[in-house]
Amino acid sequence: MDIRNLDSDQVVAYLTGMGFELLTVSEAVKAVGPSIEDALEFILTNSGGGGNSPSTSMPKDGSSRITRKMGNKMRQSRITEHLNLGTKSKTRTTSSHSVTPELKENVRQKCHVINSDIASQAPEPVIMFPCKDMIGEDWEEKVKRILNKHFGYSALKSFQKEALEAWLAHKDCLVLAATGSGKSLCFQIPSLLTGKVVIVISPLISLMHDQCLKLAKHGVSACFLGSGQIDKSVEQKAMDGMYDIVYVCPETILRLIDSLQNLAACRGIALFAIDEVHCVSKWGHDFRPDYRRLSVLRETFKAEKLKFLMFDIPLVAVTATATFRVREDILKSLCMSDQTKIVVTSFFRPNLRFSVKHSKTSSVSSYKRDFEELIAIYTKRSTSGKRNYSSMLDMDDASVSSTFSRSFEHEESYEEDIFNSDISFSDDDELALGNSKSSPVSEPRKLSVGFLEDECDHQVADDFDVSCGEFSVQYPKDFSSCSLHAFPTKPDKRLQLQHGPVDEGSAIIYVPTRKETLSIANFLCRFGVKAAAYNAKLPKSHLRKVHMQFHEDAIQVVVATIAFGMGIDKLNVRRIIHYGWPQSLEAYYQEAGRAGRDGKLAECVLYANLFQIPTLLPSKRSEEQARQACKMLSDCFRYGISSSHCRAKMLVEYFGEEFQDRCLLCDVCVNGPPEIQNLRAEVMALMKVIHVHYRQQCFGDASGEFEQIIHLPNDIRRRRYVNKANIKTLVRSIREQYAEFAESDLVWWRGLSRILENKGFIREGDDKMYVQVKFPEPTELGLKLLRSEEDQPFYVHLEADMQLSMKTPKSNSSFSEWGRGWADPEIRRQRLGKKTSWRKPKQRKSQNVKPNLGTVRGRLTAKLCKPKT
Ligand SMILES: Nc1ncnc2c1ncn2[C@@H]1O[C@H](COP(=O)(O)OP(=O)(O)OP(=O)(O)O)[C@@H](O)[C@H]1O
Ligand SMILES: [Mg+2]
Repeated sequence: MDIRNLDSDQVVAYLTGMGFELLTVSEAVKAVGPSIEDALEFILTNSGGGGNSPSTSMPKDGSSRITRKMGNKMRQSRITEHLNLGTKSKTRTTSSHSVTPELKENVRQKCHVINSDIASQAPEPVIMFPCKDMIGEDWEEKVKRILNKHFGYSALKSFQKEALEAWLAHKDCLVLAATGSGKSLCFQIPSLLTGKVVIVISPLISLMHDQCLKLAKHGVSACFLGSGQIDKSVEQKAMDGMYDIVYVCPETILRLIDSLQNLAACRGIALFAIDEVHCVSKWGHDFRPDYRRLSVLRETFKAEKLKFLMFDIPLVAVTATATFRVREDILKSLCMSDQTKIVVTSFFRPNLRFSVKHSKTSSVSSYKRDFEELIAIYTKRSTSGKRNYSSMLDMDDASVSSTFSRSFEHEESYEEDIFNSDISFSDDDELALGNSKSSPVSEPRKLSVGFLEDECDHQVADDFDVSCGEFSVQYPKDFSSCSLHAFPTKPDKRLQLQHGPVDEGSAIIYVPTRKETLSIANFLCRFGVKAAAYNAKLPKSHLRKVHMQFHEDAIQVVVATIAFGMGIDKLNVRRIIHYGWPQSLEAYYQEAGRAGRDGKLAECVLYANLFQIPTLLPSKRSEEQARQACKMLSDCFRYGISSSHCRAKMLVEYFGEEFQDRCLLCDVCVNGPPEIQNLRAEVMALMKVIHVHYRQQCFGDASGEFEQIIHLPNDIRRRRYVNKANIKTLVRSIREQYAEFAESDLVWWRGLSRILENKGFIREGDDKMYVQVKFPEPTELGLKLLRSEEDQPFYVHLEADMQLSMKTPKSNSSFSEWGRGWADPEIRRQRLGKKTSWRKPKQRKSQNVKPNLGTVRGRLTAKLCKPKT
């Protein structure tokens, strides 16, 4: 950076980044203008070199030479604070210390003495962990001041207070709170309160990037480390204690354990935070095996192991999407202490309007129908000079192979690049693209179908590394833009907003595959929407820009895979569209949670093909994990096709919360459930057919009473399933046996079998796990139903797929009727007639083709086709 050519904001950012107080810096810049040198001169002259920041000390030598080195020196002084603190007194002082080169060297030496066998070499207990007594009983007042100064908020939320209290009592803490509720503050405040470093383990680079950017804006220095970090000096600086908050991906932190011990002994580590901690669990979504190895943190940073600690360094683990099973797994896998405080808040987001719509989501014709409204919203202001941004990728559905050849060397503007089809790869992109080291870096890489075709971003840890460098401190110009707009939580108030308009804001469209990010972004761009694709395989330079521009509202819509999911905190995201089935409700709720973080009304729409049972995206899974993944997908499918339960209620209850209320905003709450129907006849027909097939397979005898279920030995079970009757076979039997049901189709019966399974009348007969029952067999309860003689009504709400199937016109009345129809001479004549006309174009076509006279067939054809004279 050329420090001679900066504007006022940049000078303020630069100097606050060096550790000076914002107020002082602002006054200085106001007085002397946008010059670092002059501003520093002003500060030093006016403050007498004493410094006024509680967390930083000022150099007493009063040098006015501005160098980056000097910034480092001033940061280093914090390390000396801790060393002095330890060697002189056990009471924390806030006095400043000047940094001489000798002292700096001394610090470095001390830091490097401490290594893996730190426990044996460490000096006497030197650093006291700040607890309530040291920070003072008035810690809440102090936190309030910090909140106000850095973030512009007036008070902590109650769950944040609870989490901080646990930290002050040196306890581990697990925080389970809704998306957007403010979990990050639980681990950001400790650094600002103590002047020590907080280490945050985070799963996605997009998330680390997002948080670092925000912190920088709020005057907190932060950086992130990972394989994508281009500036290798950042890691050393972070380990030297130069940043308040350090974000690290789990893979990297395991490599840094020794350096972290040094850091804990020098500047001090206030807390280890594990963000999105559900990634620890095999039973959750986004499982990251390296998260499980984070138990090393709890095992290493213990007072009994590191002599210089008086207390264990606490661990705080946070997530918005963990079921009971996942919570237990987290506590166990991370070896969190028995005393761990668990803070749980409601998962309910009162301002999110959920809905589900049927769509094939597979082609441009679906895009046209489904995104019409979105396009209208985002282009309404620019319809006159409608700019065509269609260059994100110049391709249509069929040809995704257009290449990315233009180099970024001649960048004109950010905007051009983001929307431009020609994306080339810079050096740091090679890794993300899996490019071999041997390939020449200078040659622009072509992005081919091979890269894009149906790959998903599941469980690709390092792919998310998008280096964004360091984050210098900047203060927000207007705090009011960050304040939470209070959304009415009272039902009657929410009712008024049922049909309320949703502001323009910005949108994220989540798609299952990388290929779709490109095709949909391209589609939207063609209609003038400022849209961009985001997936782990795109060039890092492109991803960085998308991220920045999205936050600056220069991009209206990001079309992304899960690589742009967890934790992203942009206040005015008004629409989250899932285009295709998500893999789990956890993932769905997590991604939907990006919407409405300012508290205003926001829309979360799931477009999915309700006729088709979703399938798992390819990923490496053990058998056990595959079963779990299938169960999660099944829950997600059931959410989508449900027509009678409040969507928000379904979602929060999925996470184990008891929810008596209804959201009053979702499509089900607004439209109401469909009319209840008595399906006694259909239920009995299906149950009978299931029973007959079950008997047939078990005993080779279809007739017989509805006696007790016999629990067959495994070998018989296995043999039985050689000829197992799946739901398709059963439906064919129903159509053939019951004339009144000849019109119905598979989707409808599949829906009914799901309802019967939910009510416990049938169960899956196969050992495998399916998204919905595939080989149904009766349960004891089912047999009881069959035996019941009274004509009791069986009331049911038809689910969404069943309703759709009834609305869809059938091409032929039923399979059996189609078969029977051939016996009728009139029907036969009509059908054959149709077939003839269907063949006609082919015949016409052949007339234009000249027969090959070199073959017997050709000569014969020519003879036959010869016009008669
Ligand atoms: N005490 C508070 N008062 C007002 N606003 C707050 C407070 N704490 C946090 N916020 C705001 O809430 C928003 C969401 O914060 P944050 O990103 O920490 O959410 P989160 O709980 O981590 O969500 P996610 O689970 O999606 O990651 C932020 O914009 C933040 O500024
Ligand atoms: Mg978060």
